Amino acid sequence: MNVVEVKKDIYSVGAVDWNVRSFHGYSTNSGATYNAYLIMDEKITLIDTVKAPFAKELLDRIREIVEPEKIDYIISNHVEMDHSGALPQVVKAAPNATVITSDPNGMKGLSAHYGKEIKYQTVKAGDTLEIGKRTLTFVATPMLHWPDNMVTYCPEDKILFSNDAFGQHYASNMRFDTQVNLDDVYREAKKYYANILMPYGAQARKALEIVKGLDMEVIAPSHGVIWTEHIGDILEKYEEFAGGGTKKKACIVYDSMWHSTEKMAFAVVEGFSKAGVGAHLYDLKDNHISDIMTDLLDAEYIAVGSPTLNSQMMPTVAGFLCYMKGLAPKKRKAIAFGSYGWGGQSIKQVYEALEGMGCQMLLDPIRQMYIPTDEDLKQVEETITSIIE
Ligand SMILES: Cc1cc2nc3c(=O)[nH]c(=O)nc-3n(C[C@H](O)[C@H](O)[C@H](O)COP(=O)(O)O)c2cc1C
Repeated sequence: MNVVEVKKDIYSVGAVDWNVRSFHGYSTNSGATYNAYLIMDEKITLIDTVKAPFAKELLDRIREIVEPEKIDYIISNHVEMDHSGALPQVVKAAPNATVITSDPNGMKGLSAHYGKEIKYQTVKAGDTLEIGKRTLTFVATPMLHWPDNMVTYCPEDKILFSNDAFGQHYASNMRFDTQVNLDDVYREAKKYYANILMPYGAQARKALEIVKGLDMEVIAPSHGVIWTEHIGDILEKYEEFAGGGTKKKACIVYDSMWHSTEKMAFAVVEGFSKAGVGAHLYDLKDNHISDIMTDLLDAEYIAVGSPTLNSQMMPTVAGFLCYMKGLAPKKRKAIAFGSYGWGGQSIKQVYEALEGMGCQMLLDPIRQMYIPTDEDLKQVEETITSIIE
């Protein structure tokens, strides 16, 4: 990533992680960036750092502008290591710097990660920091997505350093929304929301109200591209994501050892098709759970199928349901199905897992002993079509 001037005397100095394909288990097929911003004012201020392995890159980029030892403040908007991992190395290179973090959770988090010896200063919502021509204001965004989260606003430049909010795991040598394929970026922004922020819709809606009240020419997130000309569009998308509304579409998710449950999954898709409802089929052997959740973010229906394996559902299905439960999508209409040999416990387990996360179960579990005949499959198809309103 080149050093790029975002606004006069404000530079993007972060790093591109082109090859990362798993970000704590979330599949990052488009890579990622860890954005950090340097403000050259009377008090030189760095906003966030990068993942630890990119510390040298960050410091080298800072050196293109100023010697790191001249940095006065390092603002840590979020404790998580993709933004703070380089902190120990940056603090070493900038021994006079004070690390600004939220009170109390930023302080708790940073000191647990990096010790208490660093020079910290805590801030609360609404606190300001004079750095010369600019006065930075801190806006608390707790649980978006950790308790410590905050964002930093600079009214003089009308720039919001939004940390994880409005970010996307999207590697690019271009820094601005005007320079990239926006469809790709919006897809990654949706994936980011679905997999990181979905459980915190209420907090996201509250934060959006505050953010919308700010006069903004630039939103500079800590991942992906910087929003300039499409601020209205990304805010609108976030309203949609956080609103929790669904579209008439279905996600059919399954695993299968010998294809019987798979045949049922295809019949479920046909049932939705005949009812005029779009459906996507996801074999858990071939699809990543983080991609499925992106589709499920705004899907009205979910159907989950598993054969019985040693009295259990398939581990892949259990993994998906565990992940889905954590992300807590609200009020999906759900169906459980699967093939079995003798006990058939898996289908009830899937049903109970979906019901347990608040799904509206549309049907009793659809159970198939061993291999479904054409007649059985037709029956599944017709049953699905008949229950779609
Ligand atoms: C290793 C193994 C263990 C199984 N354990 C059970 C079981 O505990 N209870 C049961 O009802 N069926 C059990 N079955 C039977 C399968 O559930 C049955 O073959 C089913 O039709 C497989 O569906 P699939 O083709 O979608 O994989 C087992 C099958 C295998 C291969």
